[in-house]
Amino acid sequence: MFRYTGRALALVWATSPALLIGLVLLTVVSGVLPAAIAYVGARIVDAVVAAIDVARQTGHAGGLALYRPVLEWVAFEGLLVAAAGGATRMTSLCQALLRIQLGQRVNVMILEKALTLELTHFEDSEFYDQLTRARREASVRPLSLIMKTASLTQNAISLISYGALLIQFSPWAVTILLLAGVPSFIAEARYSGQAFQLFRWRSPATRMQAYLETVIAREDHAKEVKLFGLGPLLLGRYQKIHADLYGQERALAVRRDGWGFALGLIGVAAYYGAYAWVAISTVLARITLGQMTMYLALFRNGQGAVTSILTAVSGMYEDNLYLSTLYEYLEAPVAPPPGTQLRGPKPDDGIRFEHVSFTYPGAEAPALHDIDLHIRPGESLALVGENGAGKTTLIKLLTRLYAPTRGRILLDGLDLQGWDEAALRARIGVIFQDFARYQFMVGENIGAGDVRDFDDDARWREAATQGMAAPFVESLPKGYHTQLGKWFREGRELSGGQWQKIALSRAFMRNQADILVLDEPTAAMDAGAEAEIFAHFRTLMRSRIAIVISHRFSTVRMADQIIVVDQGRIVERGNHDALMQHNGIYAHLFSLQARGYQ
Ligand SMILES: Nc1ncnc2c1ncn2[C@@H]1O[C@H](COP(=O)(O)OP(=O)(O)OP(=O)(O)O)[C@@H](O)[C@H]1O
Repeated sequence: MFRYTGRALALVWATSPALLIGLVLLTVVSGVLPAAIAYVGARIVDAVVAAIDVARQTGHAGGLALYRPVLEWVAFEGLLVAAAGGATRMTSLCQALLRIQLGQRVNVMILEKALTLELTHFEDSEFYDQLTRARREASVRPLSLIMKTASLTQNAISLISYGALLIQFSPWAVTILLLAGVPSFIAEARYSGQAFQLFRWRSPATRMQAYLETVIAREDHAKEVKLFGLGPLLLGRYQKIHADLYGQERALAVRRDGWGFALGLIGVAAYYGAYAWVAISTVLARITLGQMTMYLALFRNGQGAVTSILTAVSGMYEDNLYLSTLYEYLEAPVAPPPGTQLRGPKPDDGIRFEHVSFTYPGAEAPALHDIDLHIRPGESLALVGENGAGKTTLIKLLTRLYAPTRGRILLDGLDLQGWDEAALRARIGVIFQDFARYQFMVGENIGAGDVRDFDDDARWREAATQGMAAPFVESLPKGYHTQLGKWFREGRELSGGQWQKIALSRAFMRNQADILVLDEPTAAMDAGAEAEIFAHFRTLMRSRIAIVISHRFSTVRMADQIIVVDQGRIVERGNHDALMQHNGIYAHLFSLQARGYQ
């Protein structure tokens, strides 16, 4: 129950010490006030009874002096009640402010962790569940845990002060008060555990539901969902998941509340038993009428406090379970950043693959097999092969998104693993075929290629010119400041080819990079644009390394070195003329495409 309380407390303290101190003080004040109010209530009744006696004896001749003690106590109770009300309000104010700050802080922690993760984490469904669980629930749990700890403390203080007053009546009364709530507490704790298990278990299903929501309700899927009439089918799936989950949730809720009610009756019975006892004691004149009012109030409040304590405790238990998912995620091991070297021993060596093999995590067959390759600065390389041959995988290895399962890749004579992360990233500019389409401004979409110049207007323009995006961008209503995508106000949508030109410009933002990798950069471009891009590309890449993956042989043939990949192996290599002469796969595919154009 207290496992994560310390950490949650540290987190809240780090978020706002002032608010936390405020909460603690308010907790103590709110804890003591109810008993004080009950005590003053008793003094009011006793003062009234005394005043009645005096009035009887003096024939109502006392005047203001007769009422004075009563009025003073009443005013005092009024003040205490006002103070209690103020304390409640201030608590909820502190709580609201902390909730906002803490929610943000935890979300930032979750996102910061996400930035340190590797690509493999994102492709691992179990890890994804963990991330989703942490995101869904954990951001509200630390505060909830603190508030419950506060409520626990406050009610414990109240209970102790009630006990101190009640013990004058009978120690047994205190015992009854404390024990009456225990059965419902045990039930509550048990069901909190089960609710958490259910939450954990249904993670994949809830994730599927969230995904279906995205598919049904987001613009990028809307076109297909409409045209293929997928809507009802997807909605049906969505509802089926709900129906499957609902059965379990209902069963748990029914059991939880059923037992809660049944065991709660024990508390009610104890309260009314004590009520009768106190009443009889008053009739027998063992206690005054004022004391009776106080003891009854103490019992009623005391029972409320016991219930609140038990709720807080089982809630804390539940919060701890949920926080465990947050810390499980935050503490998920990430590989330490591999290298620290800023340059290699042979700056003119370029890129070398030495017997590189790679199998995706969880996959059985290797995606790449015994790849040997050397690309020198100033050279261009084209990768050709059918779908799924392993071309993109080769690029993912080169960019160190994955590490080879066997063999090694060298840049400037230094193993990629030895390179400092930032130094390596700065050397390589890459655009994948599934490049991201950010719902930002056009300029920022280009600027994303180089964070240092993310906002630099002049650099955007330069890159856009090289990527052939400049003419159409400049014709947009707000030029480089036009918002893209439909999520935000005045967002414009671009055509497939225009997006590709943006992506290409993004790659050109890396003007310091001496390796440029383009994975099917021109597939969506018109033929004129493609020819121009490559003419341009060649002059630009004179002393650098250019790697292009393309299914268009008009592009491929311009490369100095062409590699044909088949089922993860290099099966042919050479320049266009050599490969044509060799009359193998390349020559076959080339002639096939050329014939199509005749
Ligand atoms: N993230 C991944 N996890 C597991 N397997 C993958 C992953 N990405 C690709 N694969 C598999 O690895 C193989 C090579 O894929 P790759 O994307 O490298 O092909 P490609 O040659 O680029 O194909 P295309 O021409 O269709 O783009 C395929 O069999 C594919 O199913």
